[in-house]
Amino acid sequence: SRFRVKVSSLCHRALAWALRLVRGKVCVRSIHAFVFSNCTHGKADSVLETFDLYAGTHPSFCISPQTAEAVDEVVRRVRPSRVLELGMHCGYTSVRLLRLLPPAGRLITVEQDPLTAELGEEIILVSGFKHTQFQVLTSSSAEAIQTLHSHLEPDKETNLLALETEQLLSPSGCSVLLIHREQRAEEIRGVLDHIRERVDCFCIESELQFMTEISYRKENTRTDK
Ligand SMILES: C[S@@+](CC[C@H](N)C(=O)[O-])C[C@H]1O[C@@H](n2cnc3c(N)ncnc32)[C@H](O)[C@@H]1O
Repeated sequence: SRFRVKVSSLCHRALAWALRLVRGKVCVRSIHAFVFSNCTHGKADSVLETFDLYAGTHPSFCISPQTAEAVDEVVRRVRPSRVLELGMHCGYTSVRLLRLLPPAGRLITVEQDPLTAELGEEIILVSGFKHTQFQVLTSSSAEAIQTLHSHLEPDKETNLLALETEQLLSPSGCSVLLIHREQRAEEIRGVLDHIRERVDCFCIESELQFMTEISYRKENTRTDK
């Protein structure tokens, strides 16, 4: 009977794993609880390591190590002082970004699910960042973009194009990272097809499996690559 219990628990775990994989859904509460209780408070690197530890046993969670490294590489190269993140989830990428910003840098991160926004914000604070360095907006990206700048028509556009319409993409140049999951590949392809037609101002700098780096420049300074 001990054998039966073991087999049934194994089946249970296999089922939970398969479900997570199929649904791509991650329980925000359990990530938050794990990170909160296992990291060293005040240390961003420890928070990231704890996230990575969790990701090791929860394959559908969070961006891959390759994508994480690619994000770091872009931030180190572009050296932004202001970053807008659309879709914060538990704050993993927010913490990655914040630790690379200059002291006066600022992150605005948007999350539409109120519980996720609350828990993600707590993780950013636990990492040692202050509200002077970041702001969490609990709303949809479309609504957030409207509040970041005046009047955006409620719309059918992608967030990227809405950012352009709202003149939130700096005409002298800025970088956009599209980080996505497999399930959204179709949607991303549509956005990229559009981007490819806009050679006057958009340029795809690099494409990884789950991340695309796009640069934007409106002024007549773009030299074709
Ligand atoms: C794949 S996760 C983002 C991962 C996160 N950037 C990270 O690296 O840890 C997507 C998140 O975006 C949020 N989200 C999805 N659609 C949104 C929208 N239209 N506006 C704001 N947040 C959205 C979801 O609630 C979810 O928490």
